[in-house]
Amino acid sequence: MSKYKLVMLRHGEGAWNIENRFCSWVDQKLSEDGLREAEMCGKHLKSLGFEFDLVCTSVLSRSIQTAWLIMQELGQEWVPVRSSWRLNERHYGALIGLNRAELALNHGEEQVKIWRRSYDVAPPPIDESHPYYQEIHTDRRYTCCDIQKDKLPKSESLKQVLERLLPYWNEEIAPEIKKGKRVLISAHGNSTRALLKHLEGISDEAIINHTLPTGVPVLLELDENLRAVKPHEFLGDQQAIQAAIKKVEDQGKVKPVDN
Ligand SMILES: O=C(OP(=O)(O)O)[C@H](O)COP(=O)(O)O
Repeated sequence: MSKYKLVMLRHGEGAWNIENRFCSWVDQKLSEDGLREAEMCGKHLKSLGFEFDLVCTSVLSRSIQTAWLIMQELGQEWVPVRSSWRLNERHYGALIGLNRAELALNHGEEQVKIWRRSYDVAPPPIDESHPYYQEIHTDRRYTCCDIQKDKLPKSESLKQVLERLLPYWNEEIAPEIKKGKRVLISAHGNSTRALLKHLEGISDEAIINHTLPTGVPVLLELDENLRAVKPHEFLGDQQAIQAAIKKVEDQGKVKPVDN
């Protein structure tokens, strides 16, 4: 029986979503469309009467900006916001900054799909010669984490994302939900996939077929043990949502040559 509702989402579109580059731990802001997506998301949640008591975000600006815009539209700016690196996007390692369509051309679409959507394959790790290594790994926000900076990931599979996310879910979010707090999680494509996998019991094989669009709220109904009682529901225009999912999936395909 459904006892609790949880709303999660992947932030609105960021600049590198448009350029089709792996953004991951690079701290890109929302694009103009991304700002609008977050506002629309807030308006939609308001029209459905949602109220929240706690907002959780990653430490990346695009997830925090999205949460603010939603809470502003809801008129609930006063609600506490907690941010943790454990909700960050998956660390895409050496692939960070690379264009997906170019990678598909060089390595094949199947390999790109495995890197993007498989459960236990991690991309090659980032090293100090990578153009975004310094920007990410010397950033002050990662000196305030609950693990030492040199223990932070240098690349992650979805499985590893779930392993670093679960302690935060179990210790910081789940107890609040069980106290009756209504929680909004503003996160990323792959950190949200990892949590959905856990809560819905999606198999290691089936998770490859789950992709999240930007700026669309995902509703989960949970039982007293915080297990999903039914599959998650995307809130909004279902046709538009399916088109947005296909657009994200197609980012990993070779771009047709313009004639
Ligand atoms: O930064 C990213 O995700 P985000 O836009 O959800 O933060 C990743 O680059 C998403 O890439 P993917 O859709 O190939 O997994």
